[in-house]
Amino acid sequence: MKLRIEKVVYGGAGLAHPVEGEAAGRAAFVPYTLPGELVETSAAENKGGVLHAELVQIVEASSDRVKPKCAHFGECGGCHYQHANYKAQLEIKTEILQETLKRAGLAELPAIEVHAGEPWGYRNRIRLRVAKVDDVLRVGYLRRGSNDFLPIAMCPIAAPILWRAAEALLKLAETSNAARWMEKIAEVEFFTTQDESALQMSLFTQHRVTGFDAFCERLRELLPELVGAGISMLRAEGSRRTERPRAIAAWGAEGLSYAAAGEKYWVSRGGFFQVNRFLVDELVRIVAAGRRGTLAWDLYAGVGLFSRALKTSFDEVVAVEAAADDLAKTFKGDGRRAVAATTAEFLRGAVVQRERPELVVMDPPRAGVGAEVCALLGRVATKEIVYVSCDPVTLARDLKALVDFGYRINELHMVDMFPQTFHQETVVVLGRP
Ligand SMILES: C[S@@+](CC[C@H](N)C(=O)[O-])C[C@H]1O[C@@H](n2cnc3c(N)ncnc32)[C@H](O)[C@@H]1O
Repeated sequence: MKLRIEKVVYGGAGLAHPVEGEAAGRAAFVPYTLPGELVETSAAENKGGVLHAELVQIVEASSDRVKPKCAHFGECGGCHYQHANYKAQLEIKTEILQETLKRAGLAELPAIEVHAGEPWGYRNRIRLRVAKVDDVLRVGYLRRGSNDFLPIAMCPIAAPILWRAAEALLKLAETSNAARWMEKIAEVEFFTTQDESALQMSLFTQHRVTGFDAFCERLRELLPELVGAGISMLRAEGSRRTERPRAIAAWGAEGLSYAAAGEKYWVSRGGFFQVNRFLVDELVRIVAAGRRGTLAWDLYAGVGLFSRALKTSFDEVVAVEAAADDLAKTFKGDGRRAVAATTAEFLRGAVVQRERPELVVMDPPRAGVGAEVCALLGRVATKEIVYVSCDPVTLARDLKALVDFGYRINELHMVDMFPQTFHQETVVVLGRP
């Protein structure tokens, strides 16, 4: 099938409408294509009324097309845009954001400000599968669109130390006296600081482990930045995703002290921290700079990334987090309150108490904040909301609800926390007219 690509949609594929044959007029999606390109594709597969085709040949290439940097691009499920130059990636994401908001019924939007950093080597965390291929232990990701193991030899979006760590782990496993259980590791996660000076490792297995301390000491000889490691039982298939994996052994420090935005954050092993080591400071600046007052709420606070920055200019900051172990240890003292609760639980109470902050910051997971939280924020009627989102679709749904409750969109920022992938971070500033 020959197709002219009209635009790229959220998820990373190009969209086209075949002009002839049975498929004429239907929407067809083709990964790894760019706007304006004429491409030859495989026969399209019909999934739920939508056509999905694979790129076979580029007949007319976009001037934005570049050679992908990674040897695994196309096979690996992690990256979607390495075939586009970085400027084009930013344009695609900005257009997707604009269109998603408009489609949700949001009109008269302000111009989108774009914030970008280094497009390579930016990830401070990677999680790899571990498996034997031809009797050799390898690390890898999932093959695109499947659950199959794809062994990899590089990951250029990861901070260099993370890949060096993966190689050191495999090297240790190769030595004749390496721990037997090492061969049965299913997954490994590495997390590093902004400057790559310290590293944490989390291993996941379904088997018994002995001699973990000695193993980690030997790994540290190859990898001096390693400050701590843990090993947990991998969740059994079918168990609830919310269950935390059970720790079975640990060595060294329990977390990392991560320097960002002029502060130091304690991130325990496996805990959440923003993944782009080059853009955290910019994100904090967009959210907190120039805002001041008596009371601010930081909802979905994590380790308190925004709470700490807000504390420099607000008399009181309330940080609300469902998994608040790290936050409770570090966000305390005069004018700082860490609340271990879901955002909805906290807001229900605050509405009854008639609490009214001047600023609400909220940075929910991909699912967004949802209808109840929007309705409660409608009742709180705060002067300003800063909404940080990693999913434009749920963001658009929530923004429409907030606008219907009387808020107005004053600023839109696209912060490219995930270059080479279709993922995008948005910061929206809302106010009341
Ligand atoms: C995207 S992270 C943001 C963390 C933080 N703002 C930061 O930048 O580091 C979302 C956080 O929301 C927390 N969370 C998830 N569901 C929640 C809920 N219903 N109420 C409160 N916090 C929740 C998660 O534990 C996670 O720490």
